[in-house]
Amino acid sequence: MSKKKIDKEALDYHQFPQPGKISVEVTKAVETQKDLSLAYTPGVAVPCLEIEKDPANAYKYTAKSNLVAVISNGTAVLGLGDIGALASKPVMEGKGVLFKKFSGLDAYDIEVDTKSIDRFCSVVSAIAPTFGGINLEDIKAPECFEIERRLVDELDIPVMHDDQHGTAVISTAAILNACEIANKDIEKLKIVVVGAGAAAISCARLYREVGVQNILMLDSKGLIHQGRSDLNDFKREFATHDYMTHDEIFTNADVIVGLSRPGTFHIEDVKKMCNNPIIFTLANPTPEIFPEETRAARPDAIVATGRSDYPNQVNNVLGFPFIFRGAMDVRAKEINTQMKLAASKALAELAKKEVPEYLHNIHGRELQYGKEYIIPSPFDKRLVVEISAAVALAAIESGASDMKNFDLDEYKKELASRVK
Ligand SMILES: NC(=O)C1=CN([C@@H]2O[C@H](COP(=O)(O)OP(=O)(O)OC[C@H]3O[C@@H](n4cnc5c(N)ncnc54)[C@H](OP(=O)(O)O)[C@@H]3O)[C@@H](O)[C@H]2O)C=CC1
Ligand SMILES: CC(=O)C(=O)O
Ligand SMILES: [Mg+2]
Repeated sequence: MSKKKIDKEALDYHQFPQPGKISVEVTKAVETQKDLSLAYTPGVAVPCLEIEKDPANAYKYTAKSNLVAVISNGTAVLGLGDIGALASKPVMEGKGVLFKKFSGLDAYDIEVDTKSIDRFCSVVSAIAPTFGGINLEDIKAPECFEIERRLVDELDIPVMHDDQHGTAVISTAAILNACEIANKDIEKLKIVVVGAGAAAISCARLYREVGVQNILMLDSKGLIHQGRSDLNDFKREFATHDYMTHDEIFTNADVIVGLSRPGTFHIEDVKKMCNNPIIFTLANPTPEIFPEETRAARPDAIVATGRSDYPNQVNNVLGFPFIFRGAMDVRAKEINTQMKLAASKALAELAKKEVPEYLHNIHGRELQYGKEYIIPSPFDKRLVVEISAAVALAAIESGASDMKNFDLDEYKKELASRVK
């Protein structure tokens, strides 16, 4: 289909039959005068006073426990850059759709029109009582690191910047499986991360957690190395001791992870990689290099993108709905590294299980663990069961949640019943 036709289809999808992609539903009967007197005044005053007495009652009498805020200031929207808060709204509504569809969580999208860290944090912390969790989205680096740190410190509900940690969780799972398929040892990998922003820095941190030792990171000025005087503290964490030429960086690399924008590395770079390379071009909507070109140059490669229209969709949709579901269900106070690693491992393991029939049909091809299927499909109904349960358990074991009498098997049954 031509680009013009796809663009028109995308606009029509968003405009008709009503503008946007998400709406609010009423969950109680409001048909009679009696119903109204319970839903609204005078009945509504009773739960208000119960919550005033004990704030935990908000989880019992309001929608808080199942409600996530998807919040952006529009400064790094997909790979489109700083397009502003309002223009980010279709993406934020989209994240809300994915929360609801894949994990049953309700979501409000909130676009905050400010680039000031102080102002952004004060808006988010002021509205936080409404929500059981806060998913920060598409906020550029380095501001995103300070924003997330402050909000995590201040709030007692899970706060996670999806582009950082959702992406880290899912790309770590994809790397673990790609290495297994390509018979590569994680500890001996040479990984080139192209990009040094929100997603790249947090992904590289989680790769280290699973044993990766050799990471070279590039930003718009080239290799991050100690000889540079323009590095912030986050980039400095990944600075190599010595300068390397462009050729040296890519020669014999096992893995390239693109988290930047289109055209930041090239087919010539891919050609220099070692045998059976792993090439993830994750920029959205346009990848650094399209898979057709990558595969033509390197038929031995395992290739992934962030998009829904190619095999191996390495996209944080495989992470955030399920991470928040698990964290919120056990009232975790934070989303820590143990929870992220548990999510990554559960995601990686799920790809190895036999694939249900409905997924072959949705994708129009046979899905089987291997080069063309390194990570589960977003439509896999087992994701919510496996990942959310792993996250909830890790929250309890790591002390992020103090929930007592947690029954993992019962919880898994409940999760399965939530997503039809
Ligand atoms: N597939 C997925 O699930 C996800 C994909 N992404 C994609 O990752 C990309 C980055 O997102 P995010 O981290 O949030 O954005 P940021 O704005 O925080 O980071 C963008 C990074 O790209 C770097 N960059 C720009 N040009 C080049 C270049 N020529 N060579 C190397 N690096 C370059 C920037 O360098 P500098 O620091 O010098 O400005 C910056 O470090 C986007 O395309 C986004 O769509 C993000 C999250 C999830
Ligand atoms: C997928 C996503 O969150 C991004 O590209 O920003
Ligand atoms: Mg994003």
